[in-house]
Amino acid sequence: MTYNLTDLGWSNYFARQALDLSELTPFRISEVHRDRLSALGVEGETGLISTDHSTGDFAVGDWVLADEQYRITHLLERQTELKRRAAGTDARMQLIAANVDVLFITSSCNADFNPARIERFLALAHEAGCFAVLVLTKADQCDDPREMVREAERLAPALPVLAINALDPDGIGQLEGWLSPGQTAALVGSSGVGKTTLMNGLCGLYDATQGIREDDAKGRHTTTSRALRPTRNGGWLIDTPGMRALRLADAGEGIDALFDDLVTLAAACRFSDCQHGSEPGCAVQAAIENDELDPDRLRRWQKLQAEDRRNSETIAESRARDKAFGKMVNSVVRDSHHKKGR
Ligand SMILES: Nc1nc2c(ncn2[C@@H]2O[C@H](COP(=O)(O)OP(=O)(O)OP(=O)(O)O)[C@@H](O)[C@H]2O)c(=O)[nH]1
Ligand SMILES: [Zn+2]
Repeated sequence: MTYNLTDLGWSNYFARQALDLSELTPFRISEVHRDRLSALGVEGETGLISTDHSTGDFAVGDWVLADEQYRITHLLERQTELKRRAAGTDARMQLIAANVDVLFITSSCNADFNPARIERFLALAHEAGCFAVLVLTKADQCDDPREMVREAERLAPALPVLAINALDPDGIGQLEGWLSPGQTAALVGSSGVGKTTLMNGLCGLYDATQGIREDDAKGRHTTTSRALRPTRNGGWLIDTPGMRALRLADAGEGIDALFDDLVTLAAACRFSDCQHGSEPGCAVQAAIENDELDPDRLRRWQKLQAEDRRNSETIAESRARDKAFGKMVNSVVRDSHHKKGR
């Protein structure tokens, strides 16, 4: 299978970074394993070598430049970055996927429908820089999904909301409308909402679970595997184990953007540290009394802020470390490249 770079998601954003480096070849990372990287280039899939960095510094979806020996020399700046807080006491941010254009936030038209959870994913999409589309699955199992769609549309201005049957090709077609050729998507949502079903439909895979079992038998299926899969309409879908466990962390800006009406109201409170409880001169409480604000929305905002604050405090240090490291990456890769006499 051969591709042109545009098919793979290459754009001016990346081309600009590679302007003076025409002797190097661009590749898109398709799998990250503990000991090796796979990537897609114009000639198809290939293995790449990273001599100076652990494979953990790369994410599925990354664009890199490599020399004729398939050694990575540059990691190009990401357009979007999906991250999560690593499990355990080392509260580092863990990179889940890079250069995802569209995040399909998946929820189902039943008990799973939960505005707070959807808002959490919206904040995450905002923080990552991805365009968010809300997909409500199992519309076929619900008497009237329209009310739910209306409620969901109120969660963020201009949020596209699709209510579909994920098992129906017409439903998949609606998602494809938001995923143009060369664009990259990822699916997030709780267990059982239909992410695998959507992936199978989008990628034309009909027995994915069977595939995993075969891999298991040969010992090839490991929890560290990452994948960039082609979709039927020329787009890409990133499916990694980490995608399935995305949590909100360090998404203060994303939350503010999502709740900008509340941020504006809060700025009008008499006290700058107003908790919007029983303080005098609270503009938020005034809006609730005038039926201009849903008190549930205030509660969800405060809950998300508290959650983000808890997570962010513990990661502040490791993030500073990561930032310093990130700045170093390009220069170190370049230096070592020169040392090798190129
Ligand atoms: N009727 C109907 N069933 C659906 C729809 N979407 C998913 N399902 C079914 O719901 C079940 C769960 O779907 P999955 O695609 O496995 O859900 P998932 O989000 O991948 O779940 P995890 O792998 O646990 O994260 C399966 O039996 C699907 O066939 C839908 O739109 N309509
Ligand atoms: Zn207030």
